[in-house]
Amino acid sequence: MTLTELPIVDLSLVDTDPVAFRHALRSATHEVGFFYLVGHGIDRAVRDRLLDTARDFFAMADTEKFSVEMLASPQFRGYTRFGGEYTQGAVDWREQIDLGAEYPPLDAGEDAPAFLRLDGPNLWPLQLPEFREVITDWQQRCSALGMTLMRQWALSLGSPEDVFDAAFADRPSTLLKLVRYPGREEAADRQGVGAHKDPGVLTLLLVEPGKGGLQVEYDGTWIDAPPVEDAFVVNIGELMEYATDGYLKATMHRVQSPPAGTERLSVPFFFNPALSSTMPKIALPPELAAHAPGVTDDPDNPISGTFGENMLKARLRAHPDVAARHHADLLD
Ligand SMILES: O=C(O)CCC(=O)C(=O)O
Ligand SMILES: [Fe+2]
Repeated sequence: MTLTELPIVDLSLVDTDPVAFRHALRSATHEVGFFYLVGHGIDRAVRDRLLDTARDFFAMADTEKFSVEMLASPQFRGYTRFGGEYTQGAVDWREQIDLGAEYPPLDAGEDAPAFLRLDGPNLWPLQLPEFREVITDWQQRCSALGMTLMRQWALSLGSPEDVFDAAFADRPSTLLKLVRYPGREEAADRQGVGAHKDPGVLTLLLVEPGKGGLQVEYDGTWIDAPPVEDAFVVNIGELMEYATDGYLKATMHRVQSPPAGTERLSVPFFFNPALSSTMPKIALPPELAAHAPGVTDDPDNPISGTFGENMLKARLRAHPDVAARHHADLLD
């Protein structure tokens, strides 16, 4: 099959034609692993407030951004300056702030798994009085949307609607990034963020209107995935592939830097279960199981069913300076 653009899935169909909706959702994530989600009910004013907040953050002086720098956070929260982040060993050309769910650390004693170190506080830029409220509001909206999609996937795969609920019920590990990709000369290396699969379950990506650069791998080629008005770009991560024995696909994607003199903002929201939860393995009906190839076996990147293990591994790789400062004991 050739594909020139990502499929579009309309969430408003859930109420009017749920069978058609679930079919569209399942086939988009079985075939491609990526789709545009429209009909999600989050209006433009809310979206624009978030993008304005992102612009305000990146417009702050470097010294102000450095006051919330991730290097100060063992939990990998906060601001990463250009050149601080790596994908597949190569440097990404973007600046960003990571804001996660905030829970008090669990006191699990001496045998606590290392991934519990990811629990803890964000670094909030206090210079922007509305920042925290705007971000928290977006996190809540995206979490609700994420849970709706998880239940629809469950049904579409022949499972009870609540099969994923327990993993997300207590301390779900949501993570939101505000990201800015600066423009670069055509001749320069174009890695905004290098090719990767998302390590978790589900990603809801908002891209600044009109800004291209996202590319999604399909059948060995890169497909451009420019933003569609009023749509999220949605993709599944490695844990959803794991849960479905490969029936749903975690797909490689990357962002190419925008042209010189421009910039591109995006806000990926990663919807993930509790750190210590294990994603349930779905018992697929035979007609679907026949098309489940098994989980992609990459010896450099083994998938664990426990979310926290995947997440910690991904964080240590992406942020070697934070890893070296706070987690040297975990590095080999
Ligand atoms: O900025 C984007 O459009 C995508 C970013 C992305 O894939 C990621 O942060 O995992
Ligand atoms: Fe990604």
